Amino acid sequence: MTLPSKVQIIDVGPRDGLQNEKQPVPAAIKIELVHKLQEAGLQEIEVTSFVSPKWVPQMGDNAQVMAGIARKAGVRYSVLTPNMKGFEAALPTRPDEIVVFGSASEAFSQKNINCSIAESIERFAPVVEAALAQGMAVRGAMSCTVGCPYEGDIAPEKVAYLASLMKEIGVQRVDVADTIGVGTPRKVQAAIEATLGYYDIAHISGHFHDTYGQALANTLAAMEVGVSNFQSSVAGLGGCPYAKGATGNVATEDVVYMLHGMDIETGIDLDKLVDAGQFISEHLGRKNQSRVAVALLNKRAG
Ligand SMILES: CC(C)(COP(=O)([O-])OP(=O)([O-])OC[C@H]1O[C@@H](n2cnc3c(N)ncnc32)[C@H](O)[C@@H]1OP(=O)([O-])[O-])[C@@H](O)C(=O)NCCC(=O)NCCSC(=O)C[C@@](C)(O)CC(=O)[O-]
Repeated sequence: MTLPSKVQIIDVGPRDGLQNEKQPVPAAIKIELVHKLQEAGLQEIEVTSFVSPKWVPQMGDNAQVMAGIARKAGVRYSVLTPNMKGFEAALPTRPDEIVVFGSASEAFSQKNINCSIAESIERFAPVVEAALAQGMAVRGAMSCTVGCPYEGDIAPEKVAYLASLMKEIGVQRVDVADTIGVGTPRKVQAAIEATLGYYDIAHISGHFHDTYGQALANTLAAMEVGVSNFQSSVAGLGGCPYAKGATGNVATEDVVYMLHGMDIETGIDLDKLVDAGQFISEHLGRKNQSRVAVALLNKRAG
């Protein structure tokens, strides 16, 4: 088993993490969180989404948040854009990368973005074309690649089908997402292997929610098949508004601790990352969901 010597992490906390919060989170707090993440060494941050504020009110301050960030050289700032309306709103905010987000499950596609998989691809195609013409990078999030809250188990063939559609419209890299955290290592590997029919391993990332406590095991399993790019959420923030009961992404702190313990480089300063997670947890008045952060904070407190 050869594991990667270096792993790239995209922190999706400001977007995937905060989109589900019931209480309004001020733009200034979101901006401060992004600043703390970049200070901790994150080179990729998913900042916000340009979706309908009627569907996801928490992301209604998208342009304000993007405008408030003091950008750090070398950091890639990404935003979600489900359609041309979202892309046009995002364009003046100069994201480095846009993310179109589809689903391997028909039912989840309907609930999340109000259209079928085929219709979603029709909506994404002009977004991808416009983004590439602007010199932006394009990522495709593939939800429910292992299980769906409405359809149950998802077969790898459905993942392969979605990956083929993403490839056809020019999406450069894709996320294999376990949206509701039901995946176990072999199932996650099967979803990645299905994607490999269309994308090179360097262009596939793992996005694991930790609902069933499997996300670190799934991260390791994904590394075993060659994945070296992961999405995680500082302090384990989050969940998806259209995947009831799903908890947050695996905590970035937990992933970084595991990787550093295996001598795998991330470029991230774990202490600063813990401070970022504690900052947002305290703001939300919530216990930090990262086991590693809690352990390190207890150790600090002596
Ligand atoms: C996709 C839509 C917009 C379709 O929504 P729709 O209602 O089908 O769209 P529509 O084109 O019929 O337009 C309806 C209204 O929405 C407006 N509208 C239309 N588009 C936009 C836009 N981009 N920005 C702002 N407003 C928009 C549009 O202008 C119109 O306004 P009205 O005339 O009623 O005042 C809607 O379903 C939506 O916003 N859904 C939210 C999806 C979402 O954000 N989900 C969470 C993120 S995905 C996720 O978390 C999973 C992921 C990525 O993390 C990976 C994983 O773990 O699986």
